[in-house]
Amino acid sequence: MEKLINILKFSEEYLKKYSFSKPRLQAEKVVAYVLKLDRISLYAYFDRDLSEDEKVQIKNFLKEMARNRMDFGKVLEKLENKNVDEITVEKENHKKENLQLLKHSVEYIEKNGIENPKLEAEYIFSHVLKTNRLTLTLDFTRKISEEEKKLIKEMIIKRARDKKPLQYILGEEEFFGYKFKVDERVLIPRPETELLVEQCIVLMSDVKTPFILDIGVGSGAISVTLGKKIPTSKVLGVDISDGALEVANQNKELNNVKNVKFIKSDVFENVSYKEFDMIVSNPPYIPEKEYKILMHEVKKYEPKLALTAEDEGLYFYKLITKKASDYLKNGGVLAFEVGYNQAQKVKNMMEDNEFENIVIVKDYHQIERIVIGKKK
Ligand SMILES: C[S@@+](CC[C@H](N)C(=O)[O-])C[C@H]1O[C@@H](n2cnc3c(N)ncnc32)[C@H](O)[C@@H]1O
Repeated sequence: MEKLINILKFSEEYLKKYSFSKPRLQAEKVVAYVLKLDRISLYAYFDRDLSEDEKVQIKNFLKEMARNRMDFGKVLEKLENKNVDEITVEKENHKKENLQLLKHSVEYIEKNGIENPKLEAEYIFSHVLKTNRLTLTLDFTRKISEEEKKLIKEMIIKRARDKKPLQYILGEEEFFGYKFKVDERVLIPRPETELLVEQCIVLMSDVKTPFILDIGVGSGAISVTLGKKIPTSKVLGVDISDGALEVANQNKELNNVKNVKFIKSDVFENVSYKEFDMIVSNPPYIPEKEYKILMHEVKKYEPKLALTAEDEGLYFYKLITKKASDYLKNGGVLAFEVGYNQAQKVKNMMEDNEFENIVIVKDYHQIERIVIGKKK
């Protein structure tokens, strides 16, 4: 895989070698043309990986320029069999048509009662067109193919009419700046959980080679992020769901982490190591009676196994708190994400089970969300 920035440099050098005037500008035009982007918006994509096919197209275009001693505009006219004026008019027409398509999509989403319809439509368009949401309309000067239109339409309908969460439609979510694949086998990682991970990173900053256990990995968001952010750590992630473990392993690959391992286990059942520096968990914590009144799109699409717990949502906290000491070193950390109104109860459980220095951290909505304690 080659990054866009490197291909751009290569193109500029190539054109310099053949004594083209303004080689940088011409290189930008070639790369933007092949990638169907606006030249100005190239700067938002410097990190983008180019496919083999895109690289070949760029190189062929450059060769054509060099062979004929023609600048970008002339080669484009030759390739498209149109003059510059015709190409400009065509681009303007594409832009008008695409803006119209976006407007109709926003209206359709809005009509179906989804919040932030413009943002949601922009995410879908930029995903399908492989552009950055912020430069989407700049890149509208290209034709949206029939195939792309069909895909956009299907996604807009799934979001607006079927109320499917956007993350499941796009198949991805960002967590702590990393990309995670998500589908209906795993919970969509939430921003609150980033707070939990932040705390874990700080707590492990003094430990040379932290051994960490993550219970209930789901997409692998916590494990993979800790593995990335603490490269000296060894992270073991467990989940009872085969589907979740598959997704977590995909995310391990996607984010290229080597110090994370996932195994199937009902909580501690298959965990044999007993010297962890930290146990972290965002377990299912929604009481059954609250589940019934959750938003339709959560109940319909997110896995119930990831959401609900018996004992008024406290089942996993009780179980983990009771057994955690057997799996932690002395002074080891137990860190939980908890549901609404559960923090004090979890704190009490930890106090009753050999934990001290218990701290509760609030989330962005001032809800007590994280409970952390140390094994005595
Ligand atoms: C709330 S989700 C958390 C997912 C992920 N850690 C996150 O924060 O986005 C809870 C996870 O616990 C898993 N789980 C449920 N029961 C379990 C059990 N008995 N043992 C291990 N994992 C379990 C579910 O499959 C789900 O993936």
